Amino acid sequence: MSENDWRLKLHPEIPKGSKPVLVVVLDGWGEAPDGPYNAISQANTPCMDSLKHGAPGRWMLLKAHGTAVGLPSDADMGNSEVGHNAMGSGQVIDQGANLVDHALKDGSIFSGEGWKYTEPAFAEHTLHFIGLVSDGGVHSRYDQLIGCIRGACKRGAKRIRVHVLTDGRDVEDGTSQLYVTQLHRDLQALSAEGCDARIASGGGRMRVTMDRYESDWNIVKRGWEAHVLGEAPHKFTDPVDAIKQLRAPPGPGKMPISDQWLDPFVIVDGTGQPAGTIQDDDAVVIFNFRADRVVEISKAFEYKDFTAFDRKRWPKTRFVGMMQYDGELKLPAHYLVPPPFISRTTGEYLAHNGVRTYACSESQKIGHVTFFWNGNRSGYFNAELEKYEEIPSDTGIAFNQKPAMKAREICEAGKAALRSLKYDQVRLNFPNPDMVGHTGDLQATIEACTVVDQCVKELLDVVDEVGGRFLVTADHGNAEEMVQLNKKTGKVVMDSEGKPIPLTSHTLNPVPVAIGGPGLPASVHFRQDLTEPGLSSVGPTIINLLDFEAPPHMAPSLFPAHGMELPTGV
Ligand SMILES: O=C(O)[C@H](O)COP(=O)(O)O
Ligand SMILES: [Mn+2]
Ligand SMILES: [Mn+2]
Repeated sequence: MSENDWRLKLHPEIPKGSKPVLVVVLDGWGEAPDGPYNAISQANTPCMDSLKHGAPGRWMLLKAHGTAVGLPSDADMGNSEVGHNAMGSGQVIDQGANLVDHALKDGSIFSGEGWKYTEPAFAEHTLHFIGLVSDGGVHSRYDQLIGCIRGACKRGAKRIRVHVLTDGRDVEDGTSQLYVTQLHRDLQALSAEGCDARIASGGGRMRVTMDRYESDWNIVKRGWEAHVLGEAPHKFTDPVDAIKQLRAPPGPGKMPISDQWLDPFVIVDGTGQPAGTIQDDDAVVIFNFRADRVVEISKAFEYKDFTAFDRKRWPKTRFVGMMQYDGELKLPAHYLVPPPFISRTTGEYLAHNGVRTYACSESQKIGHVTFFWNGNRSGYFNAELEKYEEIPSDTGIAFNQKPAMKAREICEAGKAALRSLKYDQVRLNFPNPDMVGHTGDLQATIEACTVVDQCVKELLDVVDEVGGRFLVTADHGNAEEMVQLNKKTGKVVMDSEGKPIPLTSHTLNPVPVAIGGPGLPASVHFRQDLTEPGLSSVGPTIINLLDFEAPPHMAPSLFPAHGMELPTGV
């Protein structure tokens, strides 16, 4: 595209503001009826309440799950990757889960370059699978794993080893035993047919392998030691037994250890030999389709010069990802399914139009407002116009221990960026409702939502002070539904002791979006004619708030289309 093709037209109805636009993503802040297990309605949230009730026509709900964000079906909850992709690109893109489904269905996964790259290992070496074993559909799916394993056996793989990362975050806590039992059985059945397939190592996703954005490399180191070197503090001969024992409550009256936080373990034979370390010439498949939590382990396998931790041994493997996780870094070089092609995003357009952007979050979510926002692309579009700032997250703790996380620091950084008048767009992500929501701890999540509301208030005060505009929204639900609800009756699901079962995952709920600020003419309201608008409408709306008309390939803006009458006093 030539520079001219990137040129955005000035919006005819929204007057040129040339004042900063604040964009806030409240990670995991969904909308659900008030109730005792809705951490948002239980929290003290005067600011978000005033956006909802105080400015009619400037607050609405957006669909943040399922087909509205490119997932296979409306039974799929939203997540950060697809949510930020949709908002930042202004488009609905067929996402990884969908693309892998198609590739398995039509068999193209087995004829692609990535698969062929693994095949020379099949006859005499081991084929390893590493990834998240659950049906969450956020990072991976069990049926896709088993589809690949069966496909490998059919195509001559003689020895398969699976390194399991247990979930309890995208699915109910406690289900890891079910998934591992299922996998163990499925692998036994394949072994009986002559394909020697076994579980070799594993651990909980928050302790082993699946770190993100380099928040804590120790997590990846533990995984490397267990999967590659066969070293872990716990050794078991039976994988189901491993899960049972690692989940055992640490003392009388204590809760079981969550699936997310299980220690690393290695499966050994009767003589203590690991069931499957990773050796030269083995093939290794990471079966997660989502990028953020497998970029680091991919680097450990792929990069010759690697200093994040001492690998002790670096086997020369045939390494492939389910997808290419970072198009910019070409990481990994080999992959089974081409990733979603996300182009012509808001970030790229705005950079071509001279818009200066500041984006900030803490480590846990910094890639969400940069990498995912920009269509899974690392780095700047234009380093002179953009600044991405990361506040280091705490490491080694579950965030219910510190529900405020780094919200205050993100808030201060955002306020300073607005006041500096050096940026046209100040984009922030507050991780709290999501990260604390994932722990299933209701009280801590209420606290998290209260803190975040205070931060939004302070930021909006600064928008007032500088005469700017704002858009506040969220990427998917989480904190608004903290216990499991019966899908048919909507009633709270109780455990055998009559206690509500916590919900640690995201939800299917819509999310709010609100606009305002003194820089926005009083006549500007959301249009009312869109049926079920989704998160992809956020991108073009931000482009409008920055004075431009959005390009036509994007979803409809939430503002009335050009020439349409602006609703007044809705
Ligand atoms: O990776 C995670 O933490 C969860 O699987 C999904 O959470 P996120 O989509 O909000 O990051
Ligand atoms: Mn999120
Ligand atoms: Mn989440």
